[in-house]
Parts: sequence; structure tokens; C-alpha cells
Amino acid sequence: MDAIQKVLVVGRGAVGGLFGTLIEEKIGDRFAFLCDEDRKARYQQNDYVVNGVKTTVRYVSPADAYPVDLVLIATKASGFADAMEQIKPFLKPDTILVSCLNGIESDETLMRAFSQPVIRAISQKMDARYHDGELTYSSTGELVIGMEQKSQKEAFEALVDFFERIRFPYVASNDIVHDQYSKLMLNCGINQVCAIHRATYGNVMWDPELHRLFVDTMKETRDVLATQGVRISDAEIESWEDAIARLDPDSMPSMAQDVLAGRKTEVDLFAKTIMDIAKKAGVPAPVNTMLYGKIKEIEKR
Ligand SMILES: NC(=O)C1=CN([C@@H]2O[C@H](COP(=O)(O)OP(=O)(O)OC[C@H]3O[C@@H](n4cnc5c(N)ncnc54)[C@H](OP(=O)(O)O)[C@@H]3O)[C@@H](O)[C@H]2O)C=CC1
Ligand SMILES: CC(C)(CO)C(=O)C(=O)O
Repeated sequence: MDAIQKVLVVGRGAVGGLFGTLIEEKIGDRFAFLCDEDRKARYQQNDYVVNGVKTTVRYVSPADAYPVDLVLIATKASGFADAMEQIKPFLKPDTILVSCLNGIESDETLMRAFSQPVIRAISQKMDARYHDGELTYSSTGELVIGMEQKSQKEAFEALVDFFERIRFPYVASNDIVHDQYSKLMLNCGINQVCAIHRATYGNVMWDPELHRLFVDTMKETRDVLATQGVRISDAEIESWEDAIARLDPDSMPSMAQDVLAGRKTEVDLFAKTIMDIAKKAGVPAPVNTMLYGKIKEIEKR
């Protein structure tokens, strides 16, 4: 496998914009955001501002196809199917595919749909907000990547080599599948609680009731995941609490941003996944069920 040179990111929102512009700073025109023609025209006509600085980046659509070495998909769940179509003309047999989406489904969806190497990943610990062409963040967070099977070794090493070369904020996980479940537990807690209360990270850390609901949701999620053999420790729950306490207290998770913008949320990736696992295992999941109901109500308004 050749060293990674050409990179695409699909989705120029909070996560894609953050990771994409970090990569662009280091590799310039070998980087581009991939999007459909409508978005390309819209993005090219309007300013893109990252942390207050007007930023120029390259946009490509499927009509501009050329072979690339790495694709990061960073749309919401609702844009994922379109993103999978859009990347097809850019793929060669060893193009590495990475999903930055939350939840545990998108990597498997990619693995089923493509013969190219898929490296599991988690986007975490950032406090990015994206609205109307403007991206702000105080913490870049990191992309956690992991090798699930030995057959992924070459692709994983190529990715590590690239991230080292460009000093990208990444972490190599020893158990990426476990870590994805642990992140799912965090998202069930922080994203859903902030979404129903339109709350910031600061609100959840300082309001005892919201904080209790955040922790209770994580604990219930942990108990449901235990039925699948996933063992999440109290220390992991505490370290997620610490991670949230370190974010900008005025920022909020992606799902709360969706609620404020009147967009469909990713609740199916979070509470619905846990409710389905609980149902199959014959265990209760009242907190996730309550949160699911409230978020679906909000989506109807
Ligand atoms: N926000 C965060 O801090 C974190 C988010 N995540 C996860 O990362 C994923 C992305 O979230 P986030 O960045 O917040 O989402 P955003 O809504 O901020 O960004 C998604 C972007 O995808 C773009 N998009 C949608 N469909 C397409 C398409 N077909 N082609 C090109 N672009 C497309 C949208 O464009 P447009 O705006 O033009 O419609 C939008 O800007 C989610 O799964 C989320 O749960 C994970 C960790 C942290
Ligand atoms: C961890 C957190 C809450 C922010 O980095 C996230 O995953 C999200 O906003 O979806």
C-alpha cells in the first residue's frame, strides 16, 4: 500500500470541518471536501469561517473524480447513504475508508458495502459547533482508530503513518469495538439529555438533576450493553464525566444542535439501538425509552 497522499472528507459540518481543515493545513490541494453539485456551488459562493478566520478550501463533486488514498465520512446519519454513493468514483482497491459518525452501525454498513479497507474510528472530546458556514471549537478532540482484524494491519499502519506525518490528533485504541460501545454510552447520556433540555455541557455539569440524568442514562446503557458481553467499568463512566467537564461549558453536543436547528436527530443510533438490544435480551431500558419518546416528540414539532 502506498503512503497516503490524497484525502477527501465528506461532510463539512462540525466534525468534518474540524478534521478536514486540520488535514488541509498540512497537505493543501491534495485535500478536498467531497459534496454534491448543489452544496459545491453553495460552498464556493459563500464564506467559510473557522474559529473566526475566513478559510479557503477545495471542493469536489463526483463529476471531478480521481483516485484517492483516504476518505473520511463525517455527515450525520441522514446523509450517510448519499455519502456512500458519492465516494464511489474516487475509490481504488486500497482506498482507506473511515466513518466519523457516532453510533456503532456506520462502520459495519461500510464493510458490507465496500471491499476497500474500513478502519473503525471514534470522533471524541471536541466541542465543535457548526452553523451557517461558521465552525467554532476550542478543543480539536481526537479521532480514535483501531485495528479490529489482522487483515487490516497494512491499512491501519498507513493511516497511523499519515496521521503521524501531519501531526493529526489521533489515538490508537487497543480495543476499538469496546471503545465504540463506551462512546455510544456517553452519547446516550450527554447527547440525549442535552437535546431534550436544550442544555449546554455547562448546564449538565452544574445542574444536579441534569447531571443525575446524564449519569443514570450512561449506567442504564452500560447495563444493557453488558448483556452483549461488553463490560464498561465505573472508571470509564467517570472518565467520560471528566471529558465533558473539560469542554467549553457554553457548547453543546451534535444532537442538541440538531434540536435547536429543527433537524431530524440521530436518536435511532443512540436510544433506539439500546432499546432494541434490551428487548432482545429481555432486560428493561426505561431511561432510554423515556428519552427516545421525548426526542421523537420534539422531532414532530
Ligand atoms: N458535533 C460533534 O461535536 C460530534 C459529532 N459526532 C458525530 O459526527 C457525525 C457528524 O456530526 P456533525 O459534524 O456534528 O454534523 P453536522 O450536521 O455539523 O455536519 C454534517 C454535514 O454533512 C453535510 N452533508 C450532509 N449530506 C452530505 C452529502 N451527501 N455530501 C456532502 N456533505 C453532506 C451537511 O452539509 P450542509 O450543512 O451543507 O447541509 C453538514 O454540514 C454525526 O454522526 C455526529 O453524531 C461525533 C463526535 C462529536
Ligand atoms: C462527545 C460529544 C458529546 C462531543 O464531542 C459527541 O460525540 C457529540 O457531540 O455528538
